Amino acid sequence: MIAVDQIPVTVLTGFLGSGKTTVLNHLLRQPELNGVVAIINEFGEVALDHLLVESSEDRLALLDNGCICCSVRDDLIETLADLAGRRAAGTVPPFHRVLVETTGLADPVPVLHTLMTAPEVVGRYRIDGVVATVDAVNGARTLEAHVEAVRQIAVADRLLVTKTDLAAEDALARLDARLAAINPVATRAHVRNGVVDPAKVLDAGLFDPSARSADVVRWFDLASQAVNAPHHHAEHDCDGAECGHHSHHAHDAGVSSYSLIIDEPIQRDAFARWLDYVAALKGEDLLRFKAIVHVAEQPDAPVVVHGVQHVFHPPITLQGWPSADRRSRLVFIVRGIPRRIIENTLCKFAAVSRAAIQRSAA
Ligand SMILES: Nc1nc2c(ncn2[C@@H]2O[C@H](COP(=O)(O)OP(=O)(O)OP(=O)(O)O)[C@@H](O)[C@H]2O)c(=O)[nH]1
Repeated sequence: MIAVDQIPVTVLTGFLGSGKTTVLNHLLRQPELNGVVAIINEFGEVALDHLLVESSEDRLALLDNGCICCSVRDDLIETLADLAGRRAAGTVPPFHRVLVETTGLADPVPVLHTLMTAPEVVGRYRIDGVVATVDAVNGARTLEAHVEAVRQIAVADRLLVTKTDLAAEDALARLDARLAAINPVATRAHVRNGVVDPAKVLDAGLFDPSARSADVVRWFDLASQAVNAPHHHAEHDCDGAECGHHSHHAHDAGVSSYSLIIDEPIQRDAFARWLDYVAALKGEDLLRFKAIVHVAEQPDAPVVVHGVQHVFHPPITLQGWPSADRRSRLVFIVRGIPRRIIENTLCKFAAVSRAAIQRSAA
């Protein structure tokens, strides 16, 4: 029995750069999504995603201190409990659904397990479904290299194959077949630039892990053991090395994240040169790159740049700065590229002075 006042939670997952924020942005603009609160979990010292989601602040909550499936699990519970309390007290608008966007490296199984078992959450919320984005360009390669990507697909109710404008038809057909083999029960939709019918992603029905493949059931069992084990790593950077649950849901060893803040304008051509260099030489290990850049030639119109492995999407010029902070902020999720190397290349190719690079988060 579903209690009438249980708030449905839709979990939006998908590998790094696979298009989650783009889908979320589209969804939040649809009338069906009025009264929906989005919780965004970011991996990295400097949070950018919430600046890129075009929505009023009272519809967004940000979990930015680590990855939702490990160190910020308690933050998710707290945020949900707090939201439900404020909703009951009438101090926030009466939202009727929560959308949780996980980090690209999150293993969704512990997240779902938390939603299904945490006493502060159970009874107030119910999982409506899991939506996973899969990048039509990088998807196949990502599935080979990253177990999280396979898990995200395996537990999903809805698969959204994104960036279909960039993929050839035969490659798309092969990816579809691969996805159907991993998860035969999920519906699949092809999506361009995040445009998806809300009816295709919401109201997936009560989440029921027993309806999934045997593998998923096994992961749930492992996750529940992990969740019930003493949680001795309050915070870690999700590189798997210190994760007490390593064998169950650790992230790929060697994956790390860092951010740089650059407190001087960057010349447009020099930045483009640096991007070319990094994409060509380090693309394979640059799992995700996101930046908001203060370009010297257009100080009032910052440029947002996204990179996903070798693929750099065309830069987007914003109408204005999303906040008072006008410094360039660069977020890297990499496999084995030291921060020092990136700093050196920025000095050499992007003509950034070393003194202008700040390492710590603002
Ligand atoms: N051409 C094209 N680009 C897309 C499409 N969907 C997303 N992108 C681009 O892909 C890049 C990554 O998209 P995001 O929505 O930020 O991906 P994400 O999964 O939220 O990324 P993380 O939060 O870092 O994991 C951005 O530059 C998007 O503009 C699409 O359908 N077609």
